[in-house]
Amino acid sequence: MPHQPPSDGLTLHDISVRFGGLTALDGVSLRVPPGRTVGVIGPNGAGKTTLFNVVCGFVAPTSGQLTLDGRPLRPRPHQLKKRGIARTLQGVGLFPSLTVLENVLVGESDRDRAEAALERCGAASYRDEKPASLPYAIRKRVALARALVSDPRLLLLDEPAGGLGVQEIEELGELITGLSCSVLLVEHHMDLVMTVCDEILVLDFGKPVAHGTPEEIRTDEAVADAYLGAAA
Ligand SMILES: Nc1ncnc2c1ncn2[C@@H]1O[C@H](COP(=O)(O)OP(=O)(O)OP(=O)(O)O)[C@@H](O)[C@H]1O
Repeated sequence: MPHQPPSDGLTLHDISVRFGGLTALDGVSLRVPPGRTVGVIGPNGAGKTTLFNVVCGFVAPTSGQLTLDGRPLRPRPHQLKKRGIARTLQGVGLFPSLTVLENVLVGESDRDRAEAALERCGAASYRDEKPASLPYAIRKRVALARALVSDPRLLLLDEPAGGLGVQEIEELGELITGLSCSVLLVEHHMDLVMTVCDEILVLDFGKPVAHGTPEEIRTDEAVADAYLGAAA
């Protein structure tokens, strides 16, 4: 947006989170520049959701710093939009009594922008429908439109491929690839991660065990042994 300062994306510097005696994140550093998509993968319990929750302000890091566009980020969950952060939830999280358009208009009063976001996500023709009457894949598109309507600097996608078929995941991948904001993606669906991510961070028991391009991650023996091999 024209009035916003130049953006250099999200930076996590040496973030650790401890819950009592359990270390959920252990020295995680990461940069998500504008227009880039960074995936976070790892086995169950690796710390992916905790990482998201740190960026959203649901969990305070025990140590380390976050910045967004060069400014310290100490997010409060209700101030995310103000800081240019949007997220989608696992599942869809739409309001059942509101129409598709009304769902996108929650927290965004500009109707033209809401319609444009629906258009961009391929869901404009469902604007007057209630979510319950729509296929799951369309509801996911609406949820994405709701996240994109505020034109975020940073979009957090939490398992966006969950419940989608092969074709729908491909279309989702095209949508993600076309985004101009920073995207942080947590996803178990490896094809999507490998297709849309510029970089991937692999966590295991909260520790970064690998960080690189999809090709580097695909050929990393430690990752293959610990995760990809196990998932194959
Ligand atoms: N609020 C909390 N209190 C205590 N322990 C927690 C809390 N949140 C997460 N944990 C623990 O932190 C570790 C990391 O959990 P997290 O949910 O971040 O992993 P994940 O990679 O997202 O797993 P999954 O793929 O199953 O969603 C786990 O051992 C989990 O039990």
